[in-house]
Formats: sequence, C-alpha cells, structure tokens
Amino acid sequence: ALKKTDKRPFTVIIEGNIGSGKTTFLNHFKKYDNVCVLAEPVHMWRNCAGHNLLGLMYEDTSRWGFTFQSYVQLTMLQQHMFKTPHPIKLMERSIFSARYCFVEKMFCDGILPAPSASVINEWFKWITTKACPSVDLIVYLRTSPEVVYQRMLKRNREEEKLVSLQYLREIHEMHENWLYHKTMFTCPAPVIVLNADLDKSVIKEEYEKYEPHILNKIAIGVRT
Ligand SMILES: Cc1cc2cn([C@H]3C[C@H](O)[C@@H](CO)O3)c(=O)nc2[nH]1
Repeated sequence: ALKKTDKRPFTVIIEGNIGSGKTTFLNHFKKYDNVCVLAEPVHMWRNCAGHNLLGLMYEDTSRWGFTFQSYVQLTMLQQHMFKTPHPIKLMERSIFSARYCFVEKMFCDGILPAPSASVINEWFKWITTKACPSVDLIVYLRTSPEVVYQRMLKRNREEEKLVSLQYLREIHEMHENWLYHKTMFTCPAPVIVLNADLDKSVIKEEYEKYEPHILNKIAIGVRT
C-alpha cells in the first residue's frame, strides 16, 4: 500500500507571460475530476487585509515592489503546500517564477533595492530547501509579447492599465532565459513548451497534444 508520503500529487506548474492563456489552459483541465486546479491568487494580492497590493505595486513599484513580491511569495508557498486528495495538482505560476522572473526583473531594473532583493532571496532559498515545494512538470505557454499585449488590452484588467509592451517584452525575456534557453537559474522540473500564440479557436489541439504528459498516467494509477 502507498505510504502517507507517497500521496504527494503529481504537481504541474503553468508558466507564461501576462495574457499567455494560463487561465484558459487551467479551465481546459478543470473537467477532469482527479485534477486539483489552483489559479493564481490574484484576489489575495488585491485584498491583503483591505490593501490592494497589486494596484499599489503598479502605481509605485519602487515603494511597493518588495511588499507585493513578499506577499506573492507567501501566497505561492501556500499554494504549493495546499493539500489535495487528487493525484494531480495544476498550479498557475509558482514560487519559482515569482523569484526567477518577476523579482529578478525588479532587481535588475534597480526597482527592488539590493537589501530588499536579498531578504526575498533568503526566504526563497530557505523555503525551496526546507519546505521544498515539489514540482514534477513545467508547462511553458510560450508567446510573443505583441500577441499577449493585445490580449491584455482586450482583457482590460484595471491594475494592468499601466503595463507597457516594453514591460511585456522584458517579462517575456525573463521566461525565455529561465524556461527556453535555460541560461539563467535552474528548472525545478522538465519543461514542455506550448505555442500559446495560437488563437483560442485552435489552442485546444495544442493542449490535447500534451494531455498524456500532464494527466500523468502514473499519478492517476492507470493500469498500464
Ligand atoms: C508568481 C508571480 C505572479 C506575479 C504576477 N505579477 C503581476 C502580473 C500580472 O499583471 C498580475 C497577475 O498575474 O500580477 C507580478 O508582478 N509578480 C508576480 N509573481
């Protein structure tokens, strides 16, 4: 019989730029009853004890960048630690993209001062060695900045009114360095790359191509 520890779910993190279709992807897999789907806790970032940290961060990134990213790191850890009876857990983003894409960019841009970035990094190192949020697969929804910019405008999220195409280009590069060229940081799991520029009308086939990888037959105990 499986020991308690073996009950850890097959954990898949969905990574990609703003507007890369992560929510659409997650919704496609909601129909499987053995999959736990955890969307990015944007509602928590919009209301931390009544404070809209997401809004504050976009309004004055220098002043609120650390506050926001510190809370993001906590909420992502909570998601990684979330106990589910399901054999498969899909998460929108992760503590890894928080550190390697968003915090790294704020630090490189000089928006996050070195002392602040160091504190976030010390938390990140301790969490990823001691609390070790395990990840088994990374799905990288790879897009072009111009495509996601148009989608972001159409989605018209209040706090993102201040987001420029240039910012999306830079966040794209952070994802490319981490997950595609793999020139920066380590990948905590194997990466499958999807062409997420595809229009919603045809993206379904792209998802279905990778379903066997994601609905890991081992995890759901399918007799092979
Ligand atoms: C893990 C993580 C997600 C995340 C999202 N964001 C921003 C990008 C989007 O505008 C919004 C929701 O993803 O939050 C951020 O600045 N830093 C982040 N770190």
